[in-house]
Amino acid sequence: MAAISRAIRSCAAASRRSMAASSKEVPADVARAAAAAAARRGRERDREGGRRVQWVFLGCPGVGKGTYASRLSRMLRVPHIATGDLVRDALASPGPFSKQLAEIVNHGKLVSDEVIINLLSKRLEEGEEKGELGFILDGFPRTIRQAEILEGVTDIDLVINLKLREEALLAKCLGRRMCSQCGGNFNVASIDIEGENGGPRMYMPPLLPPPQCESKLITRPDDTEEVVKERLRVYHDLSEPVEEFYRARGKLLEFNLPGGLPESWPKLLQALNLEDPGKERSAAV
Ligand SMILES: Nc1ncnc2c1ncn2[C@@H]1O[C@H](COP(=O)(O)OP(=O)(O)O)[C@@H](O)[C@H]1O
Repeated sequence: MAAISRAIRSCAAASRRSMAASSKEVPADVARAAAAAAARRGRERDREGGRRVQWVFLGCPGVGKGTYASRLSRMLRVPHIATGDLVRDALASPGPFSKQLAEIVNHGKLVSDEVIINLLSKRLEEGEEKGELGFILDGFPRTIRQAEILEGVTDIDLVINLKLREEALLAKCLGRRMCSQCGGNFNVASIDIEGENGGPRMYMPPLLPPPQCESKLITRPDDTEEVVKERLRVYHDLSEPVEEFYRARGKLLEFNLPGGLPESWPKLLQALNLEDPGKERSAAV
């Protein structure tokens, strides 16, 4: 992974000079089949003792990337690397850099590709020193340029694109809470919305904290209504094209979340052809 982190840095510099995305149209069923085959190859490599999976999670703010990515990372024994967490760690360290970052993040904008690539390369280097293998990336890539840089330096097996109805996304972001002591993520929103075009109702129960965390819950400063709306707009403008980038390469697995965690987790495992370890079911992430 040190090679990947070095390559990401040098590719980022090269891509400032040339940025030509070539994307061909691929029919949806072909893309789905290719993505399923890519997922299978990744798992087979793991079983054969080869390198571990290198997966990416895409999806709008509030869709639950962090929840599903962290559960899968524990199952597949690979690190869950969330660039949002790297940004929040950088924000927590005092100094002018964190002040500049806060200005951007707390207004719902993306930080520059250079900043995010530096943070990610550093995280990959640290992982390499600890002997980490494989990864599940969450929150990266978020622009076509980031996707091209990543594609240029490593082989991503699979990109899981989580989808949820728009009206649930805002409520999910506004209900998000974190325990300031243990770092656990919870959600106090209870979502119950009418089915679309005669479809089933969508119910997402809250993911409540255990009693010892209840008095220590905090809300992210960028989870206010105004900022979440801006983040959703930025996602549609800058990150949605990344879905097409991977669809065209046969790596995108679309997954429509049917409801909350208890309902969606087994179905996601089924879509990935993974065994349900059962014990994960009830634990809040
Ligand atoms: N790949 C990235 N490129 C640019 N900015 C990023 C990236 N990843 C995270 N950020 C910054 O960190 C913030 C929080 O990210 P994240 O926790 O992934 O939020 P979300 O809940 O919107 O998916 C983003 O709004 C953005 O400012």
